[in-house]
Amino acid sequence: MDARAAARLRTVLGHLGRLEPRDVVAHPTSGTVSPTSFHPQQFQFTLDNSILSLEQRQFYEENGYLVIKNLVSDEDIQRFRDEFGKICRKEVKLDRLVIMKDVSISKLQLAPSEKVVTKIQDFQEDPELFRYCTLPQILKYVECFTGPNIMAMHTMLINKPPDTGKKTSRHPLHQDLHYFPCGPSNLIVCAWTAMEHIDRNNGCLVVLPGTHKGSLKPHDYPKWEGGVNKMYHGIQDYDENSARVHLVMEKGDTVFFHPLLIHGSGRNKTQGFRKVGIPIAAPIGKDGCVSCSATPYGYDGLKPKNP
Ligand SMILES: CCCCCC(=O)SCCNC(=O)CCNC(=O)[C@H](O)C(C)(C)COP(=O)(O)OP(=O)(O)OC[C@H]1O[C@@H](n2cnc3c(N)ncnc32)[C@H](O)[C@@H]1OP(=O)(O)O
Ligand SMILES: Nc1ncnc2c1ncn2[C@@H]1O[C@H](COP(=O)(O)OP(=O)(O)OP(=O)(O)O)[C@@H](O)[C@H]1O
Ligand SMILES: O=C(O)CCC(=O)C(=O)O
Ligand SMILES: [Fe+2]
Ligand SMILES: [Mg+2]
Repeated sequence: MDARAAARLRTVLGHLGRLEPRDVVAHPTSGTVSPTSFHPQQFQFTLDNSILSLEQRQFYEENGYLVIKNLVSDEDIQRFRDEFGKICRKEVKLDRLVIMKDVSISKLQLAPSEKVVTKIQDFQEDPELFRYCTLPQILKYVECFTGPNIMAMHTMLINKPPDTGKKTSRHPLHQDLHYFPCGPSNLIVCAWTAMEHIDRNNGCLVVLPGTHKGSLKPHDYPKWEGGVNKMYHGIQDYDENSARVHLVMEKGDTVFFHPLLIHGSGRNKTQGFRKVGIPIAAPIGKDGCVSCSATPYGYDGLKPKNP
């Protein structure tokens, strides 16, 4: 692991359970406000622009997520898959990339292949994969939450492996804001693109609608038997009776969600490796993230800054 990845892990561990969200809900005036699409109602979690319909805005405001169907083409997804394969086989090497293996196989000496890599993080130095963060159709929606000056503060490609029977392929219920001391949270959004059909069999995203209106909860390792992956923290005291929604997605569908939305994913009961691509985006200020002094999360501005 490189120094930057180590610093990030230290930051996360240092903040474990102590982080409070900085919910400064001062929305900048941003985007083009077209008279025909202006929604004169008070919105807290979406910005005024002409992209989202009133129904879409109201859905995100209420639930904290929004699924947009068929946003990324099969051709682009194939290119991302091919590049991911090269990284796994070590045909492409990236200095800052974090490579994660499932805890159930992490101590086995296995030949490099897609079957041993559970996730890559921080792929922003790979031009082919970073293209995902720059796709106009992704940025178009990201801008509805972040405003026009956008940066990717984190990038991931998850390759959820077939569960070995120990349930280690689960991702416990968590809030992404736990992983970065950053805000204002309402201007941050995660984009999660299904790279194939995903349902409960291969471990779809599970969300607790409306939880983005709450605060950042204490996270810690789940008390599960059989093994828990390093850094896969979960919320300890969520309401077990709260409604969980399993998001069934087709290849190319993308869900945008708020960093306080409680979400996770179940185990992969198939023999395939379930793939998704994720950038987490925030507005970019003059020196990086608008309010986060810890700039290691900040990468290139994805769009030219407004003067
Ligand atoms: C930001 C949005 C939300 C994000 C939400 C998330 O993604 S949550 C997850 C966030 N994840 C991260 O930040 C990345 C976490 N992963 C990593 O940093 C890394 O993959 C790693 C530290 C686990 C391993 O990196 P290394 O390059 O050091 O790999 P190495 O193979 O030498 O392993 C070092 C030691 O860690 C163990 N190890 C490896 N993978 C492991 C795993 N999944 N769970 C537990 N332990 C693991 C190994 O057995 C070994 O133990 P011994 O020392 O006993 O031999
Ligand atoms: N008993 C539990 N306690 C805490 N978290 C759970 C529990 N069961 C599931 N989860 C979490 O809820 C999310 C979704 O779980 P889900 O029930 O969809 O999958 P699963 O339990 O792995 O598989 P299955 O589809 O067989 O129920 C995951 O984040 C999982 O880690
Ligand atoms: O796709 C998944 O398994 C969930 C990933 C996730 O929520 C995360 O990495 O923060
Ligand atoms: Fe997450
Ligand atoms: Mg279950």
